[in-house]
Amino acid sequence: MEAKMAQSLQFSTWIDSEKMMGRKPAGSVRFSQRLKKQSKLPVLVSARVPTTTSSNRHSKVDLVVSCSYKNFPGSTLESGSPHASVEEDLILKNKSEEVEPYLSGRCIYLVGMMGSGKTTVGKILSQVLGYTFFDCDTLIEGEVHGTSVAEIFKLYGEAFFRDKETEVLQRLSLMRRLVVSTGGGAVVRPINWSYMQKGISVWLDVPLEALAERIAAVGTGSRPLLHHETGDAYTKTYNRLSMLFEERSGSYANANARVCLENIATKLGQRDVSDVTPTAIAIEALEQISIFLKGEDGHVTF
Ligand SMILES: Nc1ncnc2c1ncn2[C@@H]1O[C@H](COP(=O)(O)OP(=O)(O)OP(=O)(O)O)[C@@H](O)[C@H]1O
Ligand SMILES: O=C(O)C1=C[C@@H](O)[C@@H](O)[C@H](O)C1
Repeated sequence: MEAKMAQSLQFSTWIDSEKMMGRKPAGSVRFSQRLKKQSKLPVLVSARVPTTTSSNRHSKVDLVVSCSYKNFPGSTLESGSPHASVEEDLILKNKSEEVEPYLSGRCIYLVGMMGSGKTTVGKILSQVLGYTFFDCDTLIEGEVHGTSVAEIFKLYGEAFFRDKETEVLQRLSLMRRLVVSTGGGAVVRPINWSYMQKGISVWLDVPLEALAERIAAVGTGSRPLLHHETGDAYTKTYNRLSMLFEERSGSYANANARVCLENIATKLGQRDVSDVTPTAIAIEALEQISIFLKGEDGHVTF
């Protein structure tokens, strides 16, 4: 009887793109025209090699290889989000190297409605900028002995949660080189802006339909402000989000930079904002930050 074992390998290497282009084996890696111009491509190769111990030494061995850019954030994407292309990863890396020196260590505060991707995009930005990522909701949960946001609302009420949120933002404002995912409602208290103004604030502006789809897909369990509507998951989420957005849109617009998903989709020729990858959003965030920095200090050139 055959005994099967699987051996996992992982190593980083350089691929010679010219040699790769020449061959067309089944399952070959395809490169875009832009990448074909680069002679060497840094990649992380992960392979799972099932090894078969049998008397037949020539039996077929399956090899599954996946490649992603070394130190690039593709592997940190949350499930459910569309994945970035290698080309997008390269653009992100170049853009971050261009913008990072002009940030002078200032923190980036991501603001936006719940589900707008502050955590997903924030992790990508922090990784590519070499910044530390913090999620305000998670910090508040830690302050209240690991109690979830939903439980904090239930046990102590929203005002208690909002006070904790302000305390957390005040503490973060004393630090440098952070990307902060703020809570969806952090923008309503003017005092919170006084802390966020120490850094650069970026509004992730996502159409309500896309937000409702994302949230309905994972459920509203962790989002207490969405608990009280009736109807199917999408409709009740959409209705409540619409009310909250009406109250808050003016506050989100206070941010230094706005990242509009509809604009990105138009730029990229995508019909549906759901096809815009978190990496493309991170690139646009850096672009909008650079526009803000240029406006702030007229002579900055990139
Ligand atoms: N660009 C995207 N396309 C599709 N889905 C996405 C995208 N960005 C994030 N998501 C998904 O949407 C959901 C919410 O994302 P995320 O947690 O990053 O948002 P958030 O703004 O931090 O939310 P909250 O403020 O409620 O914590 C997650 O399930 C995530 O995988
Ligand atoms: O939009 C909001 O008011 C909230 C968003 C979440 O991030 C949490 O901060 C909390 O559920 C409240």
